[in-house]
Amino acid sequence: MSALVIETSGLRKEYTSRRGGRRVAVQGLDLAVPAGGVHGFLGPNGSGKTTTIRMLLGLSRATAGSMRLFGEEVPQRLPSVIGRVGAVVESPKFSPHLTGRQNLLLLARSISAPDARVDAAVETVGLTGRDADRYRSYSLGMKQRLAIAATLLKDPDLLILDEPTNGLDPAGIREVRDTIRDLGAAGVTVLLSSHILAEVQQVCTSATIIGNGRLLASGTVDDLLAGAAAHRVVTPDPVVAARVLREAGLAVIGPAEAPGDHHADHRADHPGSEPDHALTIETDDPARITRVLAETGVWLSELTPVRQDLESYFLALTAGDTLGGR
Ligand SMILES: Nc1ncnc2c1ncn2[C@@H]1O[C@H](COP(=O)(O)OP(=O)(O)OP(=O)(O)O)[C@@H](O)[C@H]1O
Repeated sequence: MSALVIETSGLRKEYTSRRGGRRVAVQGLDLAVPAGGVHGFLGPNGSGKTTTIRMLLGLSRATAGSMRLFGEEVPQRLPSVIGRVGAVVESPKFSPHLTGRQNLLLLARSISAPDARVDAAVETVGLTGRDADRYRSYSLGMKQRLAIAATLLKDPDLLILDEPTNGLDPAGIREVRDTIRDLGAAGVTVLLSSHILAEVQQVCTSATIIGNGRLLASGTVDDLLAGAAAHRVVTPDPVVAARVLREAGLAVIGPAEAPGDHHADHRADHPGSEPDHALTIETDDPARITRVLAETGVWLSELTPVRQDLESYFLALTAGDTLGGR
């Protein structure tokens, strides 16, 4: 069996409008989600997250490329793996007049799951004590947690959650986030799609960032953040400093961008563009900066780490994309 729970290769989706126009929603996406933990699937609105998830679940047909769940080719082998997958993609239909528990019991019986699983699911999502209340009295956060509980009835190994905190207030976001973190810690692999980076950074162990249907970055959150680490340097000779640092292979945001700097386009309007004598160097290794500059006889008057979070990294990566294609 593949160690990857979700794997896509060259995945592509084109939508064709009635008038014959084409919109490419996903283009050549290679996705690799390892087993265990919470994997963030991040991208701005309209970047192709829902489309990708719908293709994985057999709800939409890929135009090209291949997909595997638990090492099995889908959609061909979907019937043999779908029992291991729980998903909240659209708002599930619960009866407003029944209690949360009654709704879950109905669902459990429809899939021949034992009633005991309802208790376990209610407890996992933290609805114990509120499960005897009618669904219509639930807050949005509780409704979302009930939806997650419904997917747990079949005891899935993989849980796919599409923007589960959408529309929730901060308290609701926290409730759902805690539930997701607990599930990941309990050994379920969770694919969590979101455009709310700060939230994802707190729960995810690894993440894939997409923009315009394309892969932008992927890895553990720690690695992604290490890639986003930077240091700010103030020096009397920033032009020479920038040149030698670039020659040493470091990415420098500073005076006069070097042609071919792959982030240059993003930086023109980005607050990271540095005035006067300051440069920002994208590395988590300050010794490398001092060594390169000392060898050239350029002095530093200041060297400070710049704390970038996943949000800043994501914004820099997606800044060149057209946001909100809907
Ligand atoms: N049924 C459809 N027909 C035509 N275009 C579609 C359809 N569904 C999605 N799209 C387009 O495909 C692109 C990707 O949309 P998708 O919903 O997958 O993005 P998303 O990342 O999930 O966004 P959001 O965060 O807003 O849910 C968008 O440009 C969208 O307008």
